[in-house]
Amino acid sequence: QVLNHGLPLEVMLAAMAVAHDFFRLSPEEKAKLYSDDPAKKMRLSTSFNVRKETVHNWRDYLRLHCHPLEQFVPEWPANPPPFRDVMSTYCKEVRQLGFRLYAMISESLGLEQDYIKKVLGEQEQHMAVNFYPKCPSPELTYGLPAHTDPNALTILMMDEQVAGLQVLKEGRWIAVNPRPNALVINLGDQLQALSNGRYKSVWHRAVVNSDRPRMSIASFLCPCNSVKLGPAEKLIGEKSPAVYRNYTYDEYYKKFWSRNLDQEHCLELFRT
Ligand SMILES: O=C(O)CCC(=O)C(=O)O
Ligand SMILES: [Fe+2]
Repeated sequence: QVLNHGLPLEVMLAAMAVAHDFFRLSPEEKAKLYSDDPAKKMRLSTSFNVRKETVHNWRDYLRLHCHPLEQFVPEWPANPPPFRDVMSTYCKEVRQLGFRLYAMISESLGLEQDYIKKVLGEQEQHMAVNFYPKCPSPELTYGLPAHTDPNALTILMMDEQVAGLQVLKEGRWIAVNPRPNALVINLGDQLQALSNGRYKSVWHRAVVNSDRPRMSIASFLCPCNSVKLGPAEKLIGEKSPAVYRNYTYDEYYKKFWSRNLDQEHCLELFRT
């Protein structure tokens, strides 16, 4: 959870407000956007991957592609009317924050400051606006079961009022208590691979509760589909052999969506 991240507070509050307005639309209006096809670039869906899973999760989510904005915004929901403008502004800010973090993470690994940004190529950016309604039996399900994010870096804005995110630390699930104006930064599978395992892609999950609905807005920075991924050359040596093989994000992403969320770490399938 980070503070002083440089994202303007009014941009964050506006995004959260318009997300709430979106999920308050009538079921008929929302049904027009429903799809369970992961290949669709704009869709409202439910659970995680309803085509694959046998146990469903207590979540509705709006998934959007966000880069380049000019290409995707015209497909975004036209209602509520401020949705496109507000979310576009939020996406641009998040992208810049992501690039600032890449520079710091690169440096921390002893790599050139622009290494990560360059090596991931012209990056896609996706967004999941997650809405977890009140759940009558929260002990029977999750909002999202344990998973690691398949992309490079995730910037998560949480509901300030309602907790629900948990992260796995030393074998125990720790609840994240949302701090006002903070953002959660999750390193994804691609940074674990790029750092040859020095950074870990964190296991996390969302629980639901019977008192109050919860919202979270996850922004995913994703490598360009065609670039070569895997450990940075500079981090491979005699004493630290490559832990993962090279692959493309296209290959990785297909594998990720072909499985259930809470199986073994998808990256395990890409070990050398
Ligand atoms: O709702 C949350 O706090 C977690 C969301 C999440 O992990 C995701 O969308 O990948
Ligand atoms: Fe996640």
